[in-house]
Amino acid sequence: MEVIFINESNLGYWQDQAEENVVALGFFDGVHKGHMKVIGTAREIAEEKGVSTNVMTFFPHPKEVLSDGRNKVDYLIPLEEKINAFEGLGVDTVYIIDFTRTFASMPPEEYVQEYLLKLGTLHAVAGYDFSYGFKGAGSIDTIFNDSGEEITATKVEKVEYQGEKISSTKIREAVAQGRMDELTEMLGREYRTRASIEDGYMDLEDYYMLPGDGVYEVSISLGDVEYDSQIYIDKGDQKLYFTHRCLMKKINHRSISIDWKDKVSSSTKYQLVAN
Ligand SMILES: Cc1cc2nc3c(=O)[nH]c(=O)nc-3n(C[C@H](O)[C@H](O)[C@H](O)COP(=O)(O)O)c2cc1C
Ligand SMILES: Nc1ncnc2c1ncn2[C@@H]1O[C@H](COP(=O)(O)OP(=O)(O)OP(=O)(O)O)[C@@H](O)[C@H]1O
Repeated sequence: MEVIFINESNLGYWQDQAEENVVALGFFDGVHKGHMKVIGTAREIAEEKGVSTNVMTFFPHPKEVLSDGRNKVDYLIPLEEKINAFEGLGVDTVYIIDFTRTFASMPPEEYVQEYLLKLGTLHAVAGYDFSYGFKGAGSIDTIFNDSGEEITATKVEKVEYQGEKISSTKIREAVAQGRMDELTEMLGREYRTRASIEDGYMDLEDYYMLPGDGVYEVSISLGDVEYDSQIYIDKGDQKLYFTHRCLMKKINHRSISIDWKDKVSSSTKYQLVAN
């Protein structure tokens, strides 16, 4: 899979290199079940047409850029993990657009001409609520017209969980409230974060969310080895406790992956059993 970072200055170069493609459009934080449907649909259509499957995403998050950094987005996963997830879904090329104020103020037609048509897009796929162009004026229904009737489009209908749209926003709420069952259902997998451990303190890597206070059943991976454990989070305290003391020695000063399985207690006064 090829990963291409696009900004105003290199756009022309990448337009010259572009090959025919079907593109999936969106920010895709967390790569949840709704996102997988969008990318899966793009892939099916690309295979039928015998062209490549592309994803076009943006960085940083539009909300962060358009508020001049005042609205901080609690990213679920960093860009590298998003890219890994795209690769797992069989994507051939990922375009990451440098989302700036100048880019945001582009008229919808110009975006479709410069960033889709001239980058080889034959067909675009996005969800029913995707928007593009200044003030988000364009939608999946306007791509055909904005492209001078060159690019056809598929609108993916709402993927729901318990009667509501699965969204990155709802998933962030579930992480904050430690609703792990719901989180796993909406993501289509357990939520995984990376962290480094220093003498009882857990330093979550950037662009991950720490679940809300409580005690969690987790699986910790260190290289290829996995350990079941529990993590106690008290944000006030910022300290990390494991049920397995021997584990603490193994992972001290190391970078680990944590799969968040279940919340076993909300109480921060929970007594952990060390063994
Ligand atoms: C060319 C372009 C211009 C945009 N301009 C704005 C804007 O003026 N205001 C805004 O809130 N979002 C703007 N956006 C962001 C989109 O509304 C949307 O958040 C983004 O395309 C990601 O789609 P998704 O949130 O459905 O994944 C723009 C997006 C594109 C591609
Ligand atoms: N539940 C869903 N069903 C169908 N399409 C979806 C769903 N969620 C997102 N999409 C589509 O996936 C792409 C990426 O969406 P986006 O990154 O805005 O996700 P989101 O979960 O809606 O995020 P947010 O909560 O920030 O709005 C867009 O094309 C969007 O329309």
